[in-house]
Amino acid sequence: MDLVNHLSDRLLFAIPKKGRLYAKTLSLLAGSDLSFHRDNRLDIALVKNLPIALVFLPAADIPRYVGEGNVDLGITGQDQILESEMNEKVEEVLGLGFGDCKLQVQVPENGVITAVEQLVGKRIVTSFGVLTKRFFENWDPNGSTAIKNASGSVEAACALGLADGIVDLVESGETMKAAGLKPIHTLLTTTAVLIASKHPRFADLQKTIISRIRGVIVAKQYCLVTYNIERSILSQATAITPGKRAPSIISLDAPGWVAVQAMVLKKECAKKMDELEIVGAVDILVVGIDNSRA
Ligand SMILES: Nc1ncnc2c1ncn2[C@@H]1O[C@H](COP(=O)(O)OP(=O)(O)OP(=O)(O)O)[C@@H](O)[C@H]1O
Ligand SMILES: O=P(O)(O)OC[C@H]1O[C@H](OP(=O)(O)OP(=O)(O)O)[C@H](O)[C@@H]1O
Ligand SMILES: [Mg+2]
Repeated sequence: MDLVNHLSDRLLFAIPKKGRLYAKTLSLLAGSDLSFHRDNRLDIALVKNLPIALVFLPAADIPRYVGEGNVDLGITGQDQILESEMNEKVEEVLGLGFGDCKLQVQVPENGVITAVEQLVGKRIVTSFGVLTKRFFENWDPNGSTAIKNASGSVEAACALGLADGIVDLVESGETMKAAGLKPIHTLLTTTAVLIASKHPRFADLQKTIISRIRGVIVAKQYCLVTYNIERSILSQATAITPGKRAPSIISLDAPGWVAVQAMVLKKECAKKMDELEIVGAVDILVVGIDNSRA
């Protein structure tokens, strides 16, 4: 198929082509029923059931493509939006609940440097040159700190004798620890987001995609808790499970009893079940949610 001539009437959606955001983004697309076939090595794939084309790009380039209106929607990290100075030019539509990490100044664990001031006039390696330069301007108005860019494996720079400190992303801290580094300052915290061009070309379709993705995220974050309880102690139980909007309360065919249904954050589920049991709820069940709409 001649892909290029099939693009003009399609919403273009930029997807990270590799790295930490790739697998989770594909899972969001699958949950949103955006099915596609991607030919080996091709960075454009047509969605089969909607007029959308997926464009696979490095996460770092996605803010600029969206900000300049070359594509309509994109998924990337907030750090990349700031680094490419596109925060004014893109609309942050939705937090996606993954890609959470911090951008930190790191120095050798056993070295003499323990504070950012001591890095002034020294050598820093980073793949976040713009944010790092801006950060050091506050400490070093004369610009004596040498900031060098590297596109990956930044943690190796100190051990190789190329840097006195680095600025890089940290999630679990394992990479930092393995490289013998420690954090001395956090520049920012970041999460993956869905971003949109400020000049939408396919507003209705865009709304549909956003609504589907939001539904998948909510379904991933929540479960449905149901239980039976005597009406006289209902208020204690609904204080534990107030639901996302409000709990559903249904009369049971047993005098004085009601059944309750409420959405609960998955990470709080076990604790809520313990608390419900203590106040006297019985027949407590937890059901997974496949998909949802607000
Ligand atoms: N360890 C991590 N944990 C969570 N999110 C991360 C982590 N590393 C990076 N990210 C997020 O993912 C975005 C893309 O970074 P990533 O390093 O995965 O992409 P890449 O550099 O294109 O790929 P690769 O490093 O595999 O070449 C980052 O801007 C950040 O928002
Ligand atoms: O705190 P952690 O959980 O260890 O994660 C942090 C690491 O993840 C990213 O690296 P990535 O895997 O993208 O490799 P890269 O350094 O080659 O970009 C980031 O650049 C850190 O190196
Ligand atoms: Mg990387």
